[in-house]
Amino acid sequence: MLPPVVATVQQVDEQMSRLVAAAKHYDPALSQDGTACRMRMISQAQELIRSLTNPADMGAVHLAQANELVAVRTLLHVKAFRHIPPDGSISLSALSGAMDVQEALLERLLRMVVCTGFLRQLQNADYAHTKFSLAYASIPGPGMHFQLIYDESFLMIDNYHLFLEQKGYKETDDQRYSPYTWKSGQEGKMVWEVMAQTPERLHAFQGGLAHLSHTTRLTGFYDFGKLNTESDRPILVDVGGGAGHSILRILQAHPQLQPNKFILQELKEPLEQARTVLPEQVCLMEHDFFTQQPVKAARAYLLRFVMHDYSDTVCVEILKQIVPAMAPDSLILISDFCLPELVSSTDLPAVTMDITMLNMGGKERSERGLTKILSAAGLELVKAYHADVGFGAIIEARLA
Ligand SMILES: C[S@@+](CC[C@H](N)C(=O)[O-])C[C@H]1O[C@@H](n2cnc3c(N)ncnc32)[C@H](O)[C@@H]1O
Repeated sequence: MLPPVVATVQQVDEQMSRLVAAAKHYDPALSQDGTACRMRMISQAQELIRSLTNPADMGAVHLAQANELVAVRTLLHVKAFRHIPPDGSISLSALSGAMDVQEALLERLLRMVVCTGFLRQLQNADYAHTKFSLAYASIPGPGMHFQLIYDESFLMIDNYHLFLEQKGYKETDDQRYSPYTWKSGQEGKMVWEVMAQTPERLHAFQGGLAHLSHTTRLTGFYDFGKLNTESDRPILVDVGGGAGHSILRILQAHPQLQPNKFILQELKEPLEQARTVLPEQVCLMEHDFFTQQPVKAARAYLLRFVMHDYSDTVCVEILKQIVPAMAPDSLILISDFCLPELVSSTDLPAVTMDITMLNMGGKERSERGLTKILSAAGLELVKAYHADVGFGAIIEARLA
């Protein structure tokens, strides 16, 4: 039976009781930032909001969400949040003057974000930060992450239905023919190539990726210490390892592991940045992961946020380049989001990332999805390790 259009008093009562019960376990100091108990409370509060929302209002709810995005993106572009004092307030005319944006236009954009609770308006009509707008004023920060997803994904996939109508209703197998390259009018090129045509976009994209990588757990739930090797056998090759932050985090969490047994493999440009990040004993190696893996018999090959960039077919190609280099006890470690079979509101960040990747021909996978690509490459999933706090997973695989 369908639930009533608007919640009954009894339902509201029950949901309030569940919310109060969740609040009893709320402790922001619990396990780092209390992610689990916060998520439980948010989820209960959202259930209450949903039950009180009339389906007739849903269109307005969705449009408000979309329009908030437009307003935030525009305000980021004119650096509005950076012109609001961190611990004071500013009048409309002062803010308008500081940015050379027409007052009437600015007021309309600010209204939108005040109504959603992103920004505050005081009794005297001045504007002041909330914790959200203040965070968006900092660089790097979540505002850059939002900007990246908005520019490089949302704007490219907003008419996805038309793309599918033309191309057929199936996942994209080749990023050169993805919604991203289609919308850019540059089908046949790699996504990175298209992005690199506008250096500011590439810069924002890299900044956003760094935010994603930094805020997703890597250590603390997987024992990298067990990968230690005798003699000079390589411990870990970070394939497509970016600027080297993953290796740095592993070395910091496991000081017994020797940096000279770590290898960062990347394309030329990110490698140059890595030298400023990593201890000099770490080996930096230029390597294209579509070619044969040159480091033989490493204890582990790490692929962090690499598999999620590509379709199943391409992932299998990348994995197959590593397989011939592996020793019988070598491991492949895939560090991506790992979606559960049954999703709930707590999986929203990972599922949002999946739609972002869909746009570029990539994919977030479940254990089932990862097992599929691993076995097609001659590998088998040993175990999936999940971060106990926040997001992060490591999927351990070996030769089948
Ligand atoms: C999503 S980023 C992940 C970076 C890093 N592993 C992390 O977690 O921050 C993907 C990385 O793959 C690198 N990459 C792309 N194509 C590559 C290729 N053909 N060979 C090697 N690296 C590549 C990019 O330079 C980029 O740093």
